[in-house]
Amino acid sequence: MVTVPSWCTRPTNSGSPSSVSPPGIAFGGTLPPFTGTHVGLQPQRTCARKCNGTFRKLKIIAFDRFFYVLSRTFAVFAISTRRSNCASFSHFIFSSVINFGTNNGLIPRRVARTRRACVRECIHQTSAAKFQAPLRVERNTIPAANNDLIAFEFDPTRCSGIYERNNEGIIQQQLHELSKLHETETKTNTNKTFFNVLMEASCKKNFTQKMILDNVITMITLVCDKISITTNFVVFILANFPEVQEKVYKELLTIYGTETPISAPVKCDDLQHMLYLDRVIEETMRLFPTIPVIGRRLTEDVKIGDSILQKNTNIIIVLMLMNRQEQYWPNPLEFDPDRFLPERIKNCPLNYHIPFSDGPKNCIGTKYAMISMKVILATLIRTFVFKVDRTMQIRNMKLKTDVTLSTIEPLKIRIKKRDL
Ligand code: HEM
Repeated sequence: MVTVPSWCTRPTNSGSPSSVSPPGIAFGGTLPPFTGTHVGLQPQRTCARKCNGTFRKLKIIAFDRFFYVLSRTFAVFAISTRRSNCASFSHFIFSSVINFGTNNGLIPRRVARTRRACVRECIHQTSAAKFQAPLRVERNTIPAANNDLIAFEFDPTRCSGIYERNNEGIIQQQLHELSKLHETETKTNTNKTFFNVLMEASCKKNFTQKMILDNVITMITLVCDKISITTNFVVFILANFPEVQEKVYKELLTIYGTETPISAPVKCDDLQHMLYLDRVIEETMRLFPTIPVIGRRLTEDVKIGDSILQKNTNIIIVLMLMNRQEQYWPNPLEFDPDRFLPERIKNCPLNYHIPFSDGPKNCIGTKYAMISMKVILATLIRTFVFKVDRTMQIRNMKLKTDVTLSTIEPLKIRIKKRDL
């Protein structure tokens, strides 16, 4: 037995959602030895300083005054629906989304600054109750999607003067720049992009400018990065667990023999034979859910164990914690792709592995994402061998949750070309 390093123990000062351990989660204490395919890692304990502050506030509020449930069976954070709480919560989400876009260079800093100001102003002036829709469990404000965040940011009836003054100009300017891009692209490239299709719809006058903007922002905030984040984690896992990598490679050998990715690139029909690779991706998303938390507002009371979450409560479903619950996943920190074998998974309760979320607001890109990841990974694994870099081992990895999952230190591996 080895003792868990200090950073693994239950944090006392972090305010991020997944740093609070519900009873039953193996924080602290001892873990079995790191042998075989054992993943010696724990949920993160830090997140951006701003978010920390907000969540610490929420935690105190939650413990002291309001309804708060961390269920043993379902990792749900219930936050009071009181306006003050919603405001700080929403603020965290908006800040994260905006920071996320800005840090990636997707949203120019100037625009992000104005949006942040608008968001803050809106939060003070509106109550989160306005975002309700008649769904049993509706999407809240995580992650940003074409409804809540975008409606909130761009619906003038809910916004303040500052919004009207600044954002209209930004919208117009962005659309102008995008339409110039569209003209150049359609001249130089016959393949249509998503944006080209939107612009064509707008030219036919059945798509308003606001709809285009909403779609573009939805795509920017929800699509970018997730495939690469997940693929990165898979590659890192393969480097750390050579036996898993070898098994994936052998599966690919049965499909392609000694053909190279250049002479025999991955075809659509091949994907159905990559069953082990499928399981490796699923298992990676279990331990490292690219979107670690999902937000919802309850539109009716929900009973969890002995507690009742009241209608209108904002909840955060922490996939990161759900995915590491001993009662669902025996030896939760063990990397075992075969948990997803049909005969083993068939007895498990429905919806307890939902990396793409579930219900009416789940991810629309699930199939596309899985296809892309399999094509990318199959090509990489046939071309390279991934090896662990001694300076960045999996047991030392520290995770950071924001809108998406990342690591505090960049993931490092060594790559060697295969002898084909
Ligand atoms: C590994 C890759 C991906 C993961 C793990 C992932 C996961 C998710 C999750 C957890 C949600 C939130 C749903 C909710 O709040 O219940 C979501 C929403 C969404 N995703 Fe993905 N996603 C991935 C890739 C993609 C791709 C490639 C696309 C587009 C082609 C996409 C488009 C969307 C859209 C549009 C939504 C919002 C759906 C709505 O509001 O109705 N995602 N995704």
